[in-house]
Amino acid sequence: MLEFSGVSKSFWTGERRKVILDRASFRVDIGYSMGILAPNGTGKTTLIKMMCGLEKPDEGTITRNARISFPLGFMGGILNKLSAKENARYIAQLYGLDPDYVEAFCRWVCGIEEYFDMPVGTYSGGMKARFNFSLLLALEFDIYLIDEGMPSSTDAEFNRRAGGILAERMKNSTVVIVSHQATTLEKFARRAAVLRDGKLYQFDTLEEAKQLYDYQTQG
Ligand SMILES: Nc1ncnc2c1ncn2[C@@H]1O[C@H](COP(=O)(O)OP(=O)(O)OP(=O)(O)O)[C@@H](O)[C@H]1O
Repeated sequence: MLEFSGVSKSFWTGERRKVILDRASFRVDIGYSMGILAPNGTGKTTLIKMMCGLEKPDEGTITRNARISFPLGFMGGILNKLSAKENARYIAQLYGLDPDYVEAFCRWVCGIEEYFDMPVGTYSGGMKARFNFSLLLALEFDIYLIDEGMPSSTDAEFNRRAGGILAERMKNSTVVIVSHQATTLEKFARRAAVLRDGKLYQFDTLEEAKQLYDYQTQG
């Protein structure tokens, strides 16, 4: 379970306070994947970062009774001067996993061939995204965080392979995905929420969330 209680977050821009969350309370239950809809620039990435602890709230509490992933696409833990192999083995150790398994899994999933043994700094954006996604899949989490704005791969073969593994994982785990469009959420989540005026409005169906979202963005 992941729970926000009375959480506020804002940024000072030098001219005004940009409010992301205003005493927001909500829960993500294990087994109930959730899609969060919000227009661009309103705080989707900040919200995802708060869920995994990369960003701190100004006030309120965030309770994490589950293994929560780093956001898909977050490259913060990956060192550019090390190869994918070295990064994978190092991160496996941090998570208490078998480095041989994590290395072999990532090597197979990301399919970047000899680049797997070269420094990550030499990779294209798409190759980095593939390595990041493979690492996320190699580690076991209860809740996977996906930010649609993060770099992604356009490689069809990789997307099919990684997407298949993610779909398998999702049978026993939970996904929280943030997006500015409902169609992105459809294949991941049935429950949905809308981030609006610093509050998160939760709905049992994506259809209901869409109605509020369309009203907010078009009306
Ligand atoms: N450290 C910061 N200092 C000041 N403002 C910030 C900071 N981080 C984010 N912001 C601002 O907060 C707002 C929300 O940012 P965030 O990246 O969370 O939005 P988003 O919904 O993910 O955006 P996009 O859809 O464009 O990726 C933006 O206006 C952004 O400029």
